[in-house]
Amino acid sequence: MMLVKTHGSLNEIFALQATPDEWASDAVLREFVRRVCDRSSWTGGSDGIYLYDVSGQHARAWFFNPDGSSAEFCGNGMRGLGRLILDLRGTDTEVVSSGGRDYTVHRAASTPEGVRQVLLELPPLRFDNAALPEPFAGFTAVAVPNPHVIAVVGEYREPDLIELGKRADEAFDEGANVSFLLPLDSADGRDGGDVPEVFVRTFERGAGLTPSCGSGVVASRAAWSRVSGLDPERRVVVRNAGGVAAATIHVRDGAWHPVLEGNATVVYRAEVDPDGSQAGPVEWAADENAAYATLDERNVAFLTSHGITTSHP
Ligand SMILES: N[C@H](CCC[C@H](N)C(=O)O)C(=O)O
Repeated sequence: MMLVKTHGSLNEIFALQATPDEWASDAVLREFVRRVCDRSSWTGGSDGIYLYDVSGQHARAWFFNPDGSSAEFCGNGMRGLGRLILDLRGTDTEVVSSGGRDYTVHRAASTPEGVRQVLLELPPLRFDNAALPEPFAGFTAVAVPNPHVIAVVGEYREPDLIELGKRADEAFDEGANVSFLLPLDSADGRDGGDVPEVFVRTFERGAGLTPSCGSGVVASRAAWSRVSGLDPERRVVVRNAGGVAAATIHVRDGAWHPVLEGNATVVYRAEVDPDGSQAGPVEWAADENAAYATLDERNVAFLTSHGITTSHP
Protein backbone atom coordinates (compact mmCIF):
# COMPACT_ATOMS: atom_id res chain seq x y z
CA MET A 1 0.00 0.00 0.00
CA MET A 2 1.30 3.48 -0.86
CA LEU A 3 1.63 5.69 2.25
CA VAL A 4 1.75 9.38 1.38
CA LYS A 5 2.93 11.87 4.01
CA THR A 6 1.30 15.24 3.42
CA HIS A 7 1.19 18.34 5.57
CA GLY A 8 -0.88 21.42 6.08
CA SER A 9 1.25 24.10 7.78
CA LEU A 10 3.60 21.30 8.94
CA ASN A 11 0.70 19.40 10.56
CA GLU A 12 1.78 16.09 9.06
CA ILE A 13 -1.04 13.73 8.09
CA PHE A 14 -0.72 10.44 6.23
CA ALA A 15 -3.03 9.49 3.38
CA LEU A 16 -3.44 5.80 2.57
CA GLN A 17 -5.75 4.40 -0.08
CA ALA A 18 -7.46 1.66 1.92
CA THR A 19 -10.73 1.03 3.76
CA PRO A 20 -10.96 0.13 7.47
CA ASP A 21 -12.32 -3.35 6.71
CA GLU A 22 -9.01 -4.32 5.09
CA TRP A 23 -7.60 -5.00 8.56
CA ALA A 24 -8.52 -8.14 10.50
CA SER A 25 -10.24 -6.14 13.26
CA ASP A 26 -10.78 -2.63 14.55
CA ALA A 27 -8.13 -3.23 17.20
CA VAL A 28 -5.58 -4.37 14.58
CA LEU A 29 -6.36 -1.31 12.47
CA ARG A 30 -5.84 1.08 15.40
CA GLU A 31 -2.55 -0.64 16.25
CA PHE A 32 -1.49 -0.04 12.64
CA VAL A 33 -2.41 3.63 13.04
CA ARG A 34 -0.41 4.01 16.24
CA ARG A 35 2.58 2.25 14.68
CA VAL A 36 2.79 4.35 11.48
CA CYS A 37 2.06 7.59 13.38
CA ASP A 38 4.73 6.84 16.01
CA ARG A 39 7.43 9.53 15.75
CA SER A 40 10.11 6.91 16.53
CA SER A 41 9.07 4.55 13.71
CA TRP A 42 10.64 4.28 10.21
CA THR A 43 7.93 6.62 8.91
CA GLY A 44 9.02 9.49 11.17
CA GLY A 45 5.44 9.52 12.42
CA SER A 46 2.67 12.06 11.93
CA ASP A 47 -0.24 13.83 13.62
CA GLY A 48 -2.77 11.43 12.14
CA ILE A 49 -3.85 9.43 9.08
CA TYR A 50 -6.67 9.49 6.57
CA LEU A 51 -7.69 6.18 5.00
CA TYR A 52 -9.50 6.84 1.75
CA ASP A 53 -11.39 5.11 -1.05
CA VAL A 54 -11.92 6.56 -4.53
CA SER A 55 -13.92 3.73 -6.09
CA GLY A 56 -17.17 5.74 -6.14
CA GLN A 57 -18.19 9.10 -7.57
CA HIS A 58 -17.45 10.77 -4.23
CA ALA A 59 -14.32 9.79 -2.36
CA ARG A 60 -14.78 8.39 1.14
CA ALA A 61 -12.33 8.95 4.02
CA TRP A 62 -11.79 7.90 7.62
CA PHE A 63 -9.56 9.93 10.00
CA PHE A 64 -7.56 8.60 12.94
CA ASN A 65 -5.50 10.55 15.49
CA PRO A 66 -1.97 9.28 16.21
CA ASP A 67 -3.18 7.69 19.48
CA GLY A 68 -5.50 5.48 17.41
CA SER A 69 -8.69 7.36 18.29
CA SER A 70 -11.13 8.35 15.56
CA ALA A 71 -12.07 11.95 14.83
CA GLU A 72 -14.83 13.38 12.70
CA PHE A 73 -12.57 15.57 10.60
CA CYS A 74 -9.05 16.88 10.04
CA GLY A 75 -8.76 20.17 8.19
CA ASN A 76 -5.08 19.98 7.27
CA GLY A 77 -5.39 16.31 6.39
CA MET A 78 -8.44 16.95 4.22
CA ARG A 79 -6.50 19.57 2.23
CA GLY A 80 -3.66 17.11 1.62
CA LEU A 81 -6.03 14.26 0.78
CA GLY A 82 -8.07 16.56 -1.44
CA ARG A 83 -4.98 17.54 -3.38
CA LEU A 84 -4.10 13.87 -3.97
CA ILE A 85 -7.62 13.14 -5.25
CA LEU A 86 -7.68 16.23 -7.48
CA ASP A 87 -4.33 15.19 -8.96
CA LEU A 88 -5.44 11.56 -9.34
CA ARG A 89 -8.63 12.53 -11.21
CA GLY A 90 -7.27 15.61 -13.00
CA THR A 91 -10.21 17.68 -11.78
CA ASP A 92 -10.51 21.07 -10.09
CA THR A 93 -13.26 20.17 -7.61
CA GLU A 94 -14.09 16.98 -5.73
CA VAL A 95 -16.38 15.94 -2.88
CA VAL A 96 -15.00 13.84 -0.03
CA SER A 97 -17.40 12.14 2.36
CA SER A 98 -16.02 11.65 5.84
CA GLY A 99 -17.54 11.21 9.29
CA GLY A 100 -21.06 11.38 7.85
CA ARG A 101 -20.48 14.76 6.18
CA ASP A 102 -19.42 16.01 2.76
CA TYR A 103 -16.44 18.30 2.18
CA THR A 104 -15.73 20.02 -1.12
CA VAL A 105 -12.11 20.47 -2.14
CA HIS A 106 -11.00 22.90 -4.84
CA ARG A 107 -7.64 23.24 -6.55
CA ALA A 108 -6.30 26.66 -5.52
CA ALA A 109 -3.48 28.88 -6.77
CA SER A 110 0.01 28.06 -5.51
CA THR A 111 1.76 30.51 -3.20
CA PRO A 112 4.52 32.88 -4.43
CA GLU A 113 7.00 30.26 -3.13
CA GLY A 114 5.43 27.67 -5.44
CA VAL A 115 3.64 25.78 -2.64
CA ARG A 116 0.51 23.85 -3.74
CA GLN A 117 -2.75 24.94 -2.13
CA VAL A 118 -6.30 23.69 -1.73
CA LEU A 119 -9.51 25.51 -0.84
CA LEU A 120 -11.79 23.45 1.40
CA GLU A 121 -15.53 24.01 1.97
CA LEU A 122 -16.81 22.55 5.24
CA PRO A 123 -20.38 21.76 6.28
CA PRO A 124 -22.07 24.32 8.57
CA LEU A 125 -20.40 24.71 11.97
CA ARG A 126 -22.27 24.67 15.27
CA PHE A 127 -21.68 26.78 18.37
CA ASP A 128 -22.29 25.03 21.67
CA ASN A 129 -23.87 27.61 23.98
CA ALA A 130 -23.97 25.41 27.04
CA ALA A 131 -21.95 26.56 30.06
CA LEU A 132 -18.46 25.07 29.80
CA PRO A 133 -16.79 23.27 32.70
CA GLU A 134 -13.89 24.90 34.53
CA PRO A 135 -11.22 25.83 33.54
CA PHE A 136 -12.86 26.46 30.15
CA ALA A 137 -15.68 28.70 31.37
CA GLY A 138 -14.52 31.72 29.33
CA PHE A 139 -13.92 29.75 26.13
CA THR A 140 -16.08 29.54 23.00
CA ALA A 141 -17.16 26.03 21.97
CA VAL A 142 -17.48 25.27 18.25
CA ALA A 143 -18.07 21.96 16.40
CA VAL A 144 -16.64 21.96 12.86
CA PRO A 145 -17.72 19.14 13.29
CA ASN A 146 -15.01 17.95 15.65
CA PRO A 147 -15.15 19.68 19.03
CA HIS A 148 -13.05 22.81 19.66
CA VAL A 149 -12.85 25.31 22.50
CA ILE A 150 -11.15 28.62 21.85
CA ALA A 151 -9.98 31.53 23.96
CA VAL A 152 -9.08 34.93 22.47
CA VAL A 153 -5.96 36.06 24.38
CA GLY A 154 -4.06 39.33 24.70
CA GLU A 155 -0.75 37.51 25.07
CA TYR A 156 0.20 34.03 23.82
CA ARG A 157 1.59 31.83 26.60
CA GLU A 158 2.32 28.31 25.36
CA PRO A 159 2.71 26.66 28.80
CA ASP A 160 -0.83 27.79 29.64
CA LEU A 161 -2.17 26.29 26.40
CA ILE A 162 -0.43 22.98 27.07
CA GLU A 163 -1.69 22.85 30.65
CA LEU A 164 -5.27 23.52 29.57
CA GLY A 165 -5.03 21.18 26.59
CA LYS A 166 -4.07 18.32 28.86
CA ARG A 167 -7.20 18.91 30.94
CA ALA A 168 -9.66 18.80 28.04
CA ASP A 169 -10.06 15.01 28.10
CA GLU A 170 -11.22 15.11 31.73
CA ALA A 171 -13.40 18.19 31.25
CA PHE A 172 -15.32 17.04 28.15
CA ASP A 173 -16.91 13.62 27.59
CA GLU A 174 -15.62 13.46 23.98
CA GLY A 175 -12.50 15.49 24.72
CA ALA A 176 -11.85 18.72 22.80
CA ASN A 177 -9.21 20.53 20.79
CA VAL A 178 -8.05 23.60 22.72
CA SER A 179 -6.88 26.77 20.93
CA PHE A 180 -5.60 30.23 21.82
CA LEU A 181 -6.25 33.01 19.29
CA LEU A 182 -4.04 36.11 19.46
CA PRO A 183 -5.19 39.05 17.30
CA LEU A 184 -2.24 40.64 15.44
CA ASP A 185 -1.59 44.15 14.06
CA SER A 186 -4.41 45.60 11.97
CA ALA A 187 -6.35 42.64 13.25
CA ASP A 188 -9.45 44.53 14.15
CA GLY A 189 -10.52 44.28 10.54
CA ARG A 190 -12.83 47.20 11.14
CA ASP A 191 -11.01 49.65 8.90
CA GLY A 192 -12.15 47.66 5.87
CA GLY A 193 -8.63 47.92 4.60
CA ASP A 194 -6.06 45.34 5.63
CA VAL A 195 -6.91 41.69 5.79
CA PRO A 196 -7.02 40.95 9.53
CA GLU A 197 -4.38 38.58 10.82
CA VAL A 198 -4.38 36.37 13.90
CA PHE A 199 -2.09 33.78 15.45
CA VAL A 200 -3.67 30.49 16.50
CA ARG A 201 -2.18 27.47 18.18
CA THR A 202 -4.01 24.30 19.16
CA PHE A 203 -3.42 21.52 21.67
CA GLU A 204 -5.18 18.73 19.82
CA ARG A 205 -7.36 15.95 21.16
CA GLY A 206 -5.51 12.70 20.56
CA ALA A 207 -2.37 14.39 19.27
CA GLY A 208 -1.14 17.12 21.64
CA LEU A 209 0.48 20.41 20.61
CA THR A 210 0.74 20.45 16.78
CA PRO A 211 2.31 22.97 14.35
CA SER A 212 -1.16 23.67 12.98
CA CYS A 213 -4.71 22.40 13.32
CA GLY A 214 -6.84 23.09 10.26
CA SER A 215 -10.14 22.57 12.02
CA GLY A 216 -8.72 24.70 14.81
CA VAL A 217 -8.06 27.48 12.30
CA VAL A 218 -11.69 27.36 11.21
CA ALA A 219 -13.12 27.02 14.71
CA SER A 220 -10.96 29.89 15.99
CA ARG A 221 -11.95 32.08 13.05
CA ALA A 222 -15.62 31.51 13.89
CA ALA A 223 -15.08 32.07 17.61
CA TRP A 224 -13.33 35.36 16.90
CA SER A 225 -16.31 36.70 14.97
CA ARG A 226 -18.58 35.50 17.76
CA VAL A 227 -16.50 37.23 20.42
CA SER A 228 -15.37 40.40 18.61
CA GLY A 229 -18.29 41.02 16.28
CA LEU A 230 -16.01 40.91 13.22
CA ASP A 231 -18.05 40.16 10.09
CA PRO A 232 -17.78 36.38 9.59
CA GLU A 233 -17.55 36.95 5.83
CA ARG A 234 -14.25 38.82 6.28
CA ARG A 235 -11.26 36.85 5.03
CA VAL A 236 -8.78 36.47 7.88
CA VAL A 237 -5.17 35.33 7.58
CA VAL A 238 -4.50 32.77 10.29
CA ARG A 239 -0.88 32.17 11.19
CA ASN A 240 0.17 28.99 12.99
CA ALA A 241 3.60 27.90 14.17
CA GLY A 242 3.96 25.80 11.01
CA GLY A 243 2.46 28.03 8.34
CA VAL A 244 -0.23 30.35 7.08
CA ALA A 245 -3.85 29.76 6.04
CA ALA A 246 -6.91 31.87 5.32
CA ALA A 247 -10.38 31.32 6.73
CA THR A 248 -13.74 32.79 5.84
CA ILE A 249 -17.27 32.00 7.01
CA HIS A 250 -20.13 32.27 4.50
CA VAL A 251 -23.43 32.87 6.26
CA ARG A 252 -26.38 31.37 4.43
CA ASP A 253 -29.87 31.18 5.98
CA GLY A 254 -28.31 31.77 9.37
CA ALA A 255 -25.90 28.86 9.01
CA TRP A 256 -22.16 29.50 9.16
CA HIS A 257 -20.32 27.68 6.33
CA PRO A 258 -16.53 27.74 6.80
CA VAL A 259 -14.00 27.92 3.99
CA LEU A 260 -10.36 27.08 4.67
CA GLU A 261 -7.54 27.78 2.19
CA GLY A 262 -3.97 26.71 2.70
CA ASN A 263 -1.12 24.54 1.58
CA ALA A 264 -1.42 20.88 0.64
CA THR A 265 2.16 19.64 0.48
CA VAL A 266 3.42 16.15 -0.25
CA VAL A 267 6.46 15.27 1.90
CA TYR A 268 7.16 11.71 0.70
CA ARG A 269 5.71 8.46 -0.62
CA ALA A 270 6.63 4.99 0.65
CA GLU A 271 5.20 1.48 0.39
CA VAL A 272 3.89 0.12 3.72
CA ASP A 273 2.63 -3.31 4.76
CA PRO A 274 -0.70 -3.75 6.61
CA ASP A 275 1.22 -4.34 9.85
CA GLY A 276 2.95 -0.96 9.48
CA SER A 277 6.36 -2.23 8.43
CA GLN A 278 8.29 -0.59 5.61
CA ALA A 279 7.80 -2.23 2.22
CA GLY A 280 9.81 0.06 -0.04
CA PRO A 281 12.09 3.10 -0.20
CA VAL A 282 10.99 6.51 1.04
CA GLU A 283 10.64 8.75 -2.02
CA TRP A 284 10.99 12.38 -0.89
CA ALA A 285 9.22 15.20 -2.73
CA ALA A 286 12.34 17.36 -2.66
CA ASP A 287 10.98 20.28 -4.72
CA GLU A 288 7.82 20.59 -2.64
CA ASN A 289 9.75 20.46 0.61
CA ALA A 290 12.20 23.10 -0.62
CA ALA A 291 9.39 25.43 -1.69
CA TYR A 292 7.70 25.00 1.66
CA ALA A 293 10.93 25.68 3.57
CA THR A 294 10.98 29.19 2.07
CA LEU A 295 7.38 29.83 3.13
CA ASP A 296 8.12 28.45 6.59
CA GLU A 297 11.16 30.70 7.05
CA ARG A 298 9.08 33.75 6.15
CA ASN A 299 6.32 32.78 8.55
CA VAL A 300 8.74 32.14 11.43
CA ALA A 301 10.36 35.53 10.79
CA PHE A 302 6.93 37.17 10.90
CA LEU A 303 5.98 35.49 14.18
CA THR A 304 9.33 36.39 15.72
CA SER A 305 8.97 40.01 14.62
CA HIS A 306 5.59 40.06 16.38
CA GLY A 307 7.09 38.78 19.61
CA ILE A 308 5.34 35.42 19.48
CA THR A 309 7.26 32.69 21.33
CA THR A 310 6.10 29.27 20.17
CA SER A 311 7.82 25.95 19.57
CA HIS A 312 8.64 25.02 15.96
CA PRO A 313 7.42 22.94 14.37
N1 LIG B 1 -7.19 16.05 16.77
C1 LIG B 1 -8.42 16.37 16.06
C2 LIG B 1 -8.42 15.74 14.66
C3 LIG B 1 -7.32 16.33 13.80
C4 LIG B 1 -7.54 17.79 13.64
C5 LIG B 1 -6.39 18.58 13.07
N2 LIG B 1 -5.17 17.87 12.79
C6 LIG B 1 -6.85 19.35 11.86
O1 LIG B 1 -6.02 19.68 10.99
O2 LIG B 1 -8.06 19.68 11.83
C7 LIG B 1 -9.63 15.80 16.83
O3 LIG B 1 -9.47 14.81 17.53
O4 LIG B 1 -10.72 16.38 16.67
